[in-house]
Order: sequence, then C-alpha cells, then structure tokens
Amino acid sequence: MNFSDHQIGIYAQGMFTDQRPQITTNLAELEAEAAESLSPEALGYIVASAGSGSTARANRDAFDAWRIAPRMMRSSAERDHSCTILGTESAAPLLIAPVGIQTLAHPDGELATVRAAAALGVPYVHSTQASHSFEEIAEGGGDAPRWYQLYWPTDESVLLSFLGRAKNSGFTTLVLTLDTTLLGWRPADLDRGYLPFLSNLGIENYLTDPAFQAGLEQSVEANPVAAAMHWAQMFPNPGLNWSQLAFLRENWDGPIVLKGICTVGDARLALDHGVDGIVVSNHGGRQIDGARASLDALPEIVDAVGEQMTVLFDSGVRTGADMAKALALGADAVLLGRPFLYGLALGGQAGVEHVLRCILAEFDLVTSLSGHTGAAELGRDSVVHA
Ligand SMILES: Cc1cc2nc3c(=O)[nH]c(=O)nc-3n(C[C@H](O)[C@H](O)[C@H](O)COP(=O)(O)O)c2cc1C
Ligand SMILES: O=C(O)C(=O)c1ccccc1
Repeated sequence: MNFSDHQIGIYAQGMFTDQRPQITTNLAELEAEAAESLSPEALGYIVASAGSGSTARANRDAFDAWRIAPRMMRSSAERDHSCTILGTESAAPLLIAPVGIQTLAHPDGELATVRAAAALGVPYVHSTQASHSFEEIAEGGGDAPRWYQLYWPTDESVLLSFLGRAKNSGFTTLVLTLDTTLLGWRPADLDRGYLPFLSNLGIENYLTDPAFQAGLEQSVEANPVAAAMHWAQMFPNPGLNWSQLAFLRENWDGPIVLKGICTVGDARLALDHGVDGIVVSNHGGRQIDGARASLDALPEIVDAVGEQMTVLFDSGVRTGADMAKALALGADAVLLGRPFLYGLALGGQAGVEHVLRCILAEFDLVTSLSGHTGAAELGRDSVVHA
C-alpha cells in the first residue's frame, strides 16, 4: 500500500462522500455504536470477555502504557506499508483475525468480511467455527489472500478432511489456535444460557464435512440437535500437546503458525518444533481472566525468537496508533479482532471496509507524523514506556 502526503491513500477514498457508511471514524467509539445494533445475546458473545474482564482491560492498559516518541523532519512524504507475511503479500501489516460465527454480527457473515479483505488487499483468516464453509468462501470471497485457522478436532478423520478442504479451497497458511481447547468462563454467555453452536450456528465447516457426516446416525436436516452434540463431542481438546505437531506437519505442506503464545517458554518450544510463526495473543481476553496482557508479552518474545520466526500479534488493537505500537515492539504484523466485527455489525461489507480504511489511514498518518516512511522502519526507539 503506497501513500503520499498529497493523497493520503485510502483515507481520501470515500471518506468525505455520501457513500461513506454512517459509522464513526472514532475507532474507540465503535464498540458503543455497534452495541446498539446487536441483540443482547450477540453483544454478550462478541464483546464480553472471560470472568471479570480483567485481561481484556489489561490488553488496553498495556497499549496506553506505551507512548509513541515522534521524530521530526525525516522525509516521510512517500510511504509504503506493503509487506510479505509468510509468503503472503499484504497491502499493510494487518490481517483479519479468525472469528467464529460472524453471522451473529450480520447476515452476510464471513462472506462480507472476506470481500472487504479483498477490497483492501489484506489477508482473511477463516475460522474453523465460521458460519460459511471453506468452499463458500473460496467461491464468493474474491481474491483476498486466505489463511485457515484450525481448532484441532479430536476426531482425526474430520481433522484430515478439514486440512484437505482448506488446501483445495486456496487457504495457504495454517494457524493452529492453542488457547481455546475449552471455551473460557464467560459470564455474559453463562448467565443467558447462550451457546450459539447448539442452534447449529458457527459449525458450517463441520455440517458440510463428509467425515463429520459419516459419524452421524441421521442427516443434519433430520436431526440438527444430534449434529450439534456430535460437534460438542469433538471440539474440546485439552489433551492437545506439542508432540502432535509432527502430525500436522506431515499433513499440511504450507506454513504453520501457532496462535495463543503468551510466554517466552512456549515461543521457544514453537521454534524447537519447527513451526514458521506464532501469534502472541490471549484471545482478546476471552479465555483466562487474569492472564497477562498480550502486549506485555510481546517484547520479550520478540527478543527470544523474533530473528528466527515470524511473530504476529493480537488482542487489544483498536486504532492505527495501536497498530504502530505493536509493530514498534517487534510484531511483524497484527491481527484485528473485534473492531472489524463492529464494522460488520454496523454496515456489512461496507462497514468492515470502513473500519479497515480508518485504521490503515490512521496508521499511515501516525507513521508519517512520527518520522517513518513505512511499517518496516518502526522499531523500539519509536516508542517509550510511560
Ligand atoms: C466473537 C469472537 C469470536 C472469535 N472466534 C475465534 C475463533 O474462532 N478462532 C480463533 O482462533 N480466535 C477467535 N477469536 C479471537 C480472535 O482471533 C482474536 O484473537 C481476538 O479477537 C483479538 O482480540 P481483539 O478482539 O481485542 O482484537 C474470536 C474473537 C471474538 C471476539
Ligand atoms: O468464541 C471464541 O472466542 C472462539 O474462539 C470460539 C470457540 C469455539 C467456537 C466458536 C468461537
């Protein structure tokens, strides 16, 4: 993505026209705006975090504790933020995080999101728990770069089938999520007795899977409740361990990324096990209430393994300035979670595009104003700990 100071790239496109969706450009206010358009169940599921919410708050506090240290007069009129992430070209060091059940936010769900990713030229990561199947995304998703996020099902035939379908549908990189082998303690859902999957929401990849269907006594249509129960039996996987990675390597020939790394110890194990990258993440504070902030873990992990492998980051990114801070602290790229979902809730594909445009435009302004000509120039001396 090229920018110059005459035409602030994507910022100018549509920002001041009638076509712009009537959605705030104040990225910090998106959540409140989206809250008005979501049902209490969807709102609880999407926004709420684990337990008291302390980890989600810590994620934000960690961003506030770092301040950008701007440098002046450094010839930053022409800027280029494009990059290659594990062989995937992207307009900027930003990816759409894997998020399940996106039809909770908007009827177009993941199809709207992947099309927005295509429009902006950033990678889309498809959740195992999506409301649209691999094949639907491949057919209807345009030319967005596509990665696949795996929740490792305990049924091996379903696992292998997922890997094959993802490959055939053009998903190039595999992201194995480690931090959600069980769903965290989420009071907003527990109090409402709300589990979307039990209404067959967010299990489309399973319902359309031949290996999954082979384990059912009746078709999904004849007995949808039994299908949901079958999913509920193979989703929890707390037995997952490092020795199983070899199996994944044997059955996936693209890059493998581990998502949910929060410690130097696990980052080193990831390196020892030959994976290509990690995502430093605490799942947006949705899993362990009291876990450390994702951003607090980032610098030490980058110091330990950043030279040898790709280090991605998520949890708490809300603005372009946040993105700049995470990159300055050593992330190769960031994944955006809830903010794009808020855009989806407010305006479908156009809403997701709006949020991506805002965040990338602000990112471009922040990098230029702080004396950089591109994401690659951001470094530790671009920030100070307040
Ligand atoms: C509603 C919702 C559903 C999610 N579903 C998944 C998922 O299916 N797979 C996954 O790896 N992460 C999932 N995540 C976590 C995101 O990938 C990401 O780690 C997190 O949202 C980042 O934090 P943020 O929301 O503060 O940006 C989900 C997050 C949300 C908010
Ligand atoms: O809700 C989540 O955070 C998540 O990752 C998930 C897990 C299982 C099913 C759907 C989403």
